[in-house]
Amino acid sequence: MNCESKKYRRIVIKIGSNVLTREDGRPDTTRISALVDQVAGLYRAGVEVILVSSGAVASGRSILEQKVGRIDTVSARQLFSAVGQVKLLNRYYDLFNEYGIACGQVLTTKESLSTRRQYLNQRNCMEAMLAAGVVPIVNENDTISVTELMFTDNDELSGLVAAMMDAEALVILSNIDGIYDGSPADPASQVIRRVAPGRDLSQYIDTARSSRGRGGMTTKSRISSRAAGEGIEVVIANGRRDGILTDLILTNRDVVCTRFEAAPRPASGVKKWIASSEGFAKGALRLDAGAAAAISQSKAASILAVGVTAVEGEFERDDIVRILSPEGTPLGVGRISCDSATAQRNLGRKGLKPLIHCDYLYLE
Ligand SMILES: Nc1ncnc2c1ncn2[C@@H]1O[C@H](COP(=O)(O)OP(=O)(O)O)[C@@H](O)[C@H]1O
Ligand SMILES: N[C@@H](CCC(=O)OP(=O)(O)O)C(=O)O
Repeated sequence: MNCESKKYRRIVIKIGSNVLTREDGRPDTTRISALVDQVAGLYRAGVEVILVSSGAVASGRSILEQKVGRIDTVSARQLFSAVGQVKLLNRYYDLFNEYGIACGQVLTTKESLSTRRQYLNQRNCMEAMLAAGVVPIVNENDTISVTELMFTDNDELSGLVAAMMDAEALVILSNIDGIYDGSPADPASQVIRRVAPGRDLSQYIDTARSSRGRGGMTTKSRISSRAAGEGIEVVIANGRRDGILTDLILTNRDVVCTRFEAAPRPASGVKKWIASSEGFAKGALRLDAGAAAAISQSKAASILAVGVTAVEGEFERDDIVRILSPEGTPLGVGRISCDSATAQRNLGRKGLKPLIHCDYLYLE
């Protein structure tokens, strides 16, 4: 990240459960402490840092596992996170306090980012914290986020936070040096050092997940590509390496990591939100060939009723809908200007205001 020794104004650092937890499941207090030392160094160097920290469930499990009897998986996650998050944040609080730095907890859910107003509320909260010199420590609210309401994992959350907060860089710390071009267990595999915008790494990733985390390398790679496409430089690095954050961000040391180069043109704030709201799409518009070609060729093209052949699902005005090609391939998402009944009524008609204005259209 810092081969050019450039200084970042604002970065998001995501710390995975595997970094914060020892092999036996207990919190790795030495590692947490070392990471806080480095974040304090960045803070003093004038870099605004937002932490996205996993580890609540693992922390709670280490306290309670022996004490609770048989319990279902969802309840266990809720229980462990409720207890573990307190312990985790207490630890962060004490460690930052040694440097005279205040930190604060931001617990969120996927749904809390689903409407523009809630999204702006979240952003405003973190802007206020940063303006007051407080380090936000974000985690999913695992006590109430269950099943389909959950983020894939905190990698997904960190990508959304980085886009929402206009961060210049996102550092994802895991227990591995980066994405390997083969099985990480194979000595012949090497870390992929640079990833150009749009390059697909899925062929290299072993979809098996780790024992403590949720999404694994698949989500990291997908989220990193997306964030890089939004103009955010992304680095996947090993959080267990001593001095990793200092090396990546403050010094010139060439540390092993996978770096996703940022695409040159950052998307607008509204488009970032629309892109991040994909999971909330309430329905879909299927385009004819002419409309599909128009939006792929021009960034200023809106979606007009005359170019839509079908309206799928039920939605309200301002909901997010998916855009489909004539064959049903997803092309992107957008904010719809009317409800589904009106869209249905107007199908194929000319001279109406766009169903989705180009400013509210995000193409993949
Ligand atoms: N090609 C690959 N390169 C690196 N790691 C991989 C690859 N394929 C699968 N993995 C696995 O992904 C794991 C990291 O993801 P995850 O367990 O979710 O980490 P975290 O808890 O830090 O979020 C690694 O420990 C590794 O076993
Ligand atoms: N919110 C959960 C973390 C879930 C998660 O995404 O974990 P990880 O894949 O290790 O980043 C927790 O705090 O335990």
